Amino acid sequence: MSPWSVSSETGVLTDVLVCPPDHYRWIPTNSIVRRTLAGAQQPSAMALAAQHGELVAALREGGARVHVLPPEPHLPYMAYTRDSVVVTPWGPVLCQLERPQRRGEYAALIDFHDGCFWRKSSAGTLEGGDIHILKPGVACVGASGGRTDLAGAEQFASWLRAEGWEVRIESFDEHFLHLDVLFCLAAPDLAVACLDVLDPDFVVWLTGHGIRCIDVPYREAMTLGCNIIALGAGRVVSARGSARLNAALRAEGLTVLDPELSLFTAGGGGPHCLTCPLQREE
Ligand SMILES: NC(=O)NCCC[C@H](N)C(=O)O
Repeated sequence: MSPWSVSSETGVLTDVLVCPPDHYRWIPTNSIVRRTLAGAQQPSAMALAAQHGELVAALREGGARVHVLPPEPHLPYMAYTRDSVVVTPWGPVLCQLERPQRRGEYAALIDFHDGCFWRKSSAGTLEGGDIHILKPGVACVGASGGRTDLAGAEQFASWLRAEGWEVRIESFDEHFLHLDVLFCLAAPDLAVACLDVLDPDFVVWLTGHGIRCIDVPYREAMTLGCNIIALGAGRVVSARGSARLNAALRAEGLTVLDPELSLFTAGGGGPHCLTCPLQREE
């Protein structure tokens, strides 16, 4: 049996999985990184390691034990540990990544989890960046068709629904890559969300679940403003580049740890994408 279980996006984070960016480089897999590649040279290994080190320091400062996945040379995006496995209250679910350049990431995750998965995605495609285990009993899954498709989202939703959970499947344009580019929770009753883009019905649904939103404009969402990770107990990790949002989060009374992550946000992933929560206390 797996030792890991996560029942919300906002319980106190005690264990988290990261992967050092030793082989990280930008490859043209999404609209954000394609824009980056048009105007910049590849980042240096030293600069990447320094930024990732700031993220790990913030997670440790927040009290989380940081587990490290060994990076593989042929998998440049392994650093985005959010996408290949999502941990549920019943244990880890192995996802089915859509991009050929990322599919091999499953192998190291099978080793890390000793083959102990609650479920394994086998219909369509499913990526962890589209999955939000909002709170015990309620989840939502983004299905843009670009990364997670309807078949993958429906299969995952069916497993949770069989346990009595409410699961909303949310469609959005694949330009935005993952749902966590448009929406993440900061606290049990507070989200950061790109209201320019999200379906108003989704926001109404969140309100019905007692969650209100801090608005993140389109331009800030495309620099991964929404892509924060809650550490629980009123603390969040949000990239230093999101200065306006970080001030808004602090004005809400939250403690914001803000590592510099510009080289990773330019690749299409911020603190939420770079972390896979293994255990949270409810
Ligand atoms: N959850 C996420 O939004 N993950 C970011 C993945 C970025 C990576 N460059 C990719 O295109 O797959």
